[in-house]
Amino acid sequence: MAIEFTKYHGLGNDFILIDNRSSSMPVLTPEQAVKLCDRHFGIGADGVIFALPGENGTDYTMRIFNSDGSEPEMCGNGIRCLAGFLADLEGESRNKDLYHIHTLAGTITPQLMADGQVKVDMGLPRLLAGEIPTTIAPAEEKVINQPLEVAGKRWEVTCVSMGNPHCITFVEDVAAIPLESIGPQFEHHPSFPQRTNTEFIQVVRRDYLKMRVWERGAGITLACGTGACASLVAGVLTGKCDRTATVELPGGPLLIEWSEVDQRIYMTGPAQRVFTGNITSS
Ligand SMILES: N[C@@H](CCC[C@H](N)C(=O)O)C(=O)O
Repeated sequence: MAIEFTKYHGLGNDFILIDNRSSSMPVLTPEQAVKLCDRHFGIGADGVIFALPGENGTDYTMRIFNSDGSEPEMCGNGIRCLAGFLADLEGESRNKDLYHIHTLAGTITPQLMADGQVKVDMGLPRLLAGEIPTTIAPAEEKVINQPLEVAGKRWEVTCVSMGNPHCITFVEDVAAIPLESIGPQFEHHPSFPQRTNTEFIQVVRRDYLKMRVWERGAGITLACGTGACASLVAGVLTGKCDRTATVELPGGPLLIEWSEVDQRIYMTGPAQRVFTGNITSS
């Protein structure tokens, strides 16, 4: 049996999108996803995203497997790609710009904008240690500028959940961070029982941050939407940036806003279709 897929990327964070609307179970296993994400022996991607029927009154459900086969709660770049994919699937029958998507992080609402960008209501950031989760502080406390020993060095970290866990550290120069060697040590640090995504942030201006990321389950990626949102929140909590800022990632910029009105995070960025193909064996 052949399974059709479409490859999308959001600022180089790339995904294999599968039309899974006729079943509430993903048509591929995590093991198959790992093979398809392989950049030498597969299609190559940071993850596989499934568009499933909506749950809890939503339009659709998103599920995603990282390239290591683990299942994260949310994916910011991925949900923009999903919105573009759904618009393509619906074609001329599409009658809305805004989708309510059920995810493991709750309902997330991406909106297709007239200029081709996708603006996403990413919901409320979660700040308590127990919600991240991390054992750096007691469960009911926030983790802001707390010391963490990684790779023989003391880092000051701030932790934020956007449904998935993020550990943020501010540095002088993101280019000088040896991401490949220290990224895994953050990801698997015993203080993060569900592992963590890790963002290194350089504050260029109060409204302009530079970011490099080591993603849980995917390693170095060119962009991470939830990571950019979590980093802006960390920047505000530590007094380093404004509530609206551009976050420059290796794959390009995202505009992030932490609304003073409803306290929700809004992320705006692109979603780009790359090609379509068929998986005949996996
Ligand atoms: N790249 C994504 C995040 C994907 C999930 C992450 N690797 C995790 O395990 O939490 C984004 O754009 O948010």
